[in-house]
Amino acid sequence: MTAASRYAYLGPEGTFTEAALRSLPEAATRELVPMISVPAALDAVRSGSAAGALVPIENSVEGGVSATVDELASGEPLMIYREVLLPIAFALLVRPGTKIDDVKTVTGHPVAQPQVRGWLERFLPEAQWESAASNADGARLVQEGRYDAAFAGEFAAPIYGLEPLVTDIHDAQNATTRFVLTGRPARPAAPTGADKTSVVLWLRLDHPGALLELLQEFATCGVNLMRIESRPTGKGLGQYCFSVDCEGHIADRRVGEALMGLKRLCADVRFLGSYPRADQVAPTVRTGTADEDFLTAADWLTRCLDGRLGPSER
Ligand SMILES: O=C(O)C(=O)Cc1ccccc1
Repeated sequence: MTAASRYAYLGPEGTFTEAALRSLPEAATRELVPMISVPAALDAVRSGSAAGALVPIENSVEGGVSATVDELASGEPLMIYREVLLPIAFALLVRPGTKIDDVKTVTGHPVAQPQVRGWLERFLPEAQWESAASNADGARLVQEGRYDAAFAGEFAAPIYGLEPLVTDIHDAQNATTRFVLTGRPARPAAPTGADKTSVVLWLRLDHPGALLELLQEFATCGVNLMRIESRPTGKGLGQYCFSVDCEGHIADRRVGEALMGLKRLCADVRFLGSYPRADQVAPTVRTGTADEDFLTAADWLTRCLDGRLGPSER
């Protein structure tokens, strides 16, 4: 297979990320390549050895997956083309024969820990937690004998010769993780009517109200925010950027206008893409912020400038 038909993902085999990737119809015709970390998966796309990479970006319990949010904000630009939502329930995987009383050390991805913390406190209060590169990597480490148990998808058990000691572990009901399919920058897919746009914004933090001005651009244009997170840029204390998802497509006038406003105000803006919403929910467009409203207003301005206003408009 060629690089063009290859999709990288956060591996190794048996991660939730792989399950999310396999839920995409186009994955059936691709070579799926497991990578050891989120940066490695994204770098496979940057270097051209893969056409796309699926990585976790947001979790309903823990919030943003920092490795992904930060990687997309820095380095050679990438764009998001699809999102996938996956309900998450963990199984406690052990080597065959292990009993719950034998479990002294447990592992899993750092994002898994807050999702099972309550369960651990209740059933394994003495167990020591250490983080793994992914949930499936934790399972691999249990197979190697490095830990007694791993929190992972039940489907990872046969891959690593383990058995699920407990299944359906999740502190929060409806815990969901969001994954994004990234690729090299290109034209975004056409609007579907139920889209999301992602950007990273670097504010000029040299005056009061900078964050308010940012929010005002979205509010004035009638654009609903779906996620906003501040992340350190790594350049010094107090230096932050904002990772933002909003409803709508960059081709929707209200979103385009809001982004143009932000481009004027911010020190820098990185467009991460406009792509179909996995939940297919269409936004509610507030009165005065539909495409026709922006077009009518632009036409009115042109006619003002040209002295072509009709008698009823003066
Ligand atoms: O895909 C995995 O298995 C991961 O390790 C990332 C992750 C972590 C927690 C919930 C969902 C995905």
